[in-house]
Amino acid sequence: MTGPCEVPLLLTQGDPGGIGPELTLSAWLKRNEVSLPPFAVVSDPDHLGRVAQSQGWDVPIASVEPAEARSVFDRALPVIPLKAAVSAIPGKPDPAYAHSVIESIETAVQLVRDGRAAALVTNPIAKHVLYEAGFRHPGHTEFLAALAAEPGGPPPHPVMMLWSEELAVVPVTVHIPLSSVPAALTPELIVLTARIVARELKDRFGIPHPRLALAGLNPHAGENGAMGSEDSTIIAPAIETLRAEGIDASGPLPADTMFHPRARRRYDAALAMYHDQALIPIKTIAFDEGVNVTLGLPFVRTSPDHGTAFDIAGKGIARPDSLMAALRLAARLGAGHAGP
Ligand SMILES: NC(=O)C1=CN([C@@H]2O[C@H](COP(=O)(O)OP(=O)(O)OC[C@H]3O[C@@H](n4cnc5c(N)ncnc54)[C@H](O)[C@@H]3O)[C@@H](O)[C@H]2O)C=CC1
Ligand SMILES: NCC(=O)COP(=O)(O)O
Repeated sequence: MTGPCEVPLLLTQGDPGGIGPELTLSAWLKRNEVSLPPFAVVSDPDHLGRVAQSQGWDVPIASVEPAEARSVFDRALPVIPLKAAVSAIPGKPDPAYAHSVIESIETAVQLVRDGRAAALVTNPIAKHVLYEAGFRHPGHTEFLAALAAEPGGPPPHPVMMLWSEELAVVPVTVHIPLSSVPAALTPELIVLTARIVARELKDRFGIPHPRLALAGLNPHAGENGAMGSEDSTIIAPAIETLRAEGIDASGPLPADTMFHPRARRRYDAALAMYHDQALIPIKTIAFDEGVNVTLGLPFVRTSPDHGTAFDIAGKGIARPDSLMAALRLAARLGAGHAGP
């Protein structure tokens, strides 16, 4: 009988000029100290070697096939090599490397889908750099959904959840301008999102009866319509539908009073109506431990909660805690995956 995670976790390269390379090296150096699950990274081994050297870190690097990664992990950082060489300069975003960012994600997804890796952990990408190179997805979340589509079929609806031991939050609308949020919010979108969250909290996180708290959109959840109508015309009907389906959904709650410690004990996940309504509380409470998880995919994907941090890349001060939390959560959610 095989145990959990018989195949490695796969880490993507992320933006090679951001903090992803040094976080990867740093996580490997701490693997024993904090008992990290075995992982391999899809990247350019020479680029990682140069970053390690620039930091004065002793990290042996081994180019491997996915099947070799677990046995190599104790003595070297296993790297599944990219086709093209990467010579990005830390702190310097460069669209010339967009193809390597995309190749790393595509390769890692394929390996996970083939059962040759247990789960996907993505290093941060800079969206604007990829857009300059013609990338047409808002971010990983939507790109991964497109990669998860069956041939000729529609992509699954991906749901972004930011998770920590203290708080889990889901933005119902994600990377759109604030001015577009009211038009994008519909009862159907809220219901679809909440169903996926309830199902995955149960199936993947082992919460038998998940409690969802839905935020209002407007101040004081609309103050009976005096401060906006979306709370009563869009969010409240969605909550009624969810309750009729047996989902434990409460709200619309005034967003300003639903994130303090006592309020957080009343739910397992908060559904927020837009990006910052969700991400400000979790990044305030748990910036170093927060993990971004994509729900609704046929495979497990986690990521650190932060971005590429070009301002500190190459300085050796980036904290690997959120990446390490993402590796641990991926192992937990992908446990039992025993390979092909
Ligand atoms: N999952 C992903 O791929 C994500 C990518 N991004 C991308 O990152 C780029 C930069 O975004 P920002 O808003 O500046 O956010 P950011 O998270 O990269 O940086 C915000 C601040 O936090 C600091 N910081 C971030 N991670 C840190 C770490 N591990 N240790 C110590 N300090 C850290 C940075 O130095 C900066 O001062 C954007 O292009 C965005 O698209 C942002 C969030 C997630
Ligand atoms: N603000 C969260 C974020 O940008 C993560 O996006 P994604 O790349 O995971 O879709």
